[in-house]
Amino acid sequence: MTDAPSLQATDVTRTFGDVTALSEVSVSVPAGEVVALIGPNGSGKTTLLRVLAGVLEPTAGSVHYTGPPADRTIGYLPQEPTFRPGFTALETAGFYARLVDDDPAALLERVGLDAVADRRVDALSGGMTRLLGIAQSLAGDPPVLALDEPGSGLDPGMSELVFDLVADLAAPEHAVVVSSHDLLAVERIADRIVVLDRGTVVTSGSPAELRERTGGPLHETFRSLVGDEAFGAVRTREGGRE
Ligand SMILES: Nc1ncnc2c1ncn2[C@@H]1O[C@H](COP(=O)(O)OP(=O)(O)OP(=O)(O)O)[C@@H](O)[C@H]1O
Repeated sequence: MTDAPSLQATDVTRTFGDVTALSEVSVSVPAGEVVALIGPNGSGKTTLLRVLAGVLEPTAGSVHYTGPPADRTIGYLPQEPTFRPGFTALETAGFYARLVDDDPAALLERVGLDAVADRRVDALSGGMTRLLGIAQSLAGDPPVLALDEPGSGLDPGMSELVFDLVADLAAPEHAVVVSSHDLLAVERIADRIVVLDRGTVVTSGSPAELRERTGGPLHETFRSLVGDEAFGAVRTREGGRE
């Protein structure tokens, strides 16, 4: 009997008033894999990540974690991480690290922020703030990670570093679910891709499977599934930008 962590969402529906953000969505996030959520703006990626991370209750359906007990089961990077101003990056990392007996300096080093450890969080760039958010999500080494657009706002080099880190995090025993508009990064690091559109899963599969279905790169699959209009919201090989 394996003790490997995994997260399973079954028939999750989430409404906000008369808006149905998710409709009967089932997603499995097994150990050792990076599952990427892609889809146009408003397709439900953030809502699904929040439900998976346990910060938002589903209206119907369920989320189930199996795996080893942990101080912190799921690490969560919100789409727009914010921190209390007036504290340094190290103090902020320390706040989260203390809750789960982790080392704040090591957390900062992991995301490449050690050089600005003494800088106040309100003086960090947008990209650095996101990296601090990723550091916070890693505190306590949670077996499951739910990361909402970890590369957003980062320069290409830092984005590559972050997606490499995300890929490394999954190996060998972590379950990682990540949303992104960066199809190139997703194609590079995801083991499985789930395409959302208007709150439903329109397809899923490995990058190779999705590529095979349309005989081209991921952005072609995306274009054929969600249409040209939504396609403008994603970054592609052709140089468009989210
Ligand atoms: N708190 C809320 N109250 C009302 N509607 C909401 C709320 N959160 C999300 N929604 C709606 O649910 C739908 C899905 O939104 P969500 O943020 O999950 O999409 P997304 O795929 O993450 O979009 P993006 O790529 O722009 O971040 C949208 O129609 C959005 O307006």
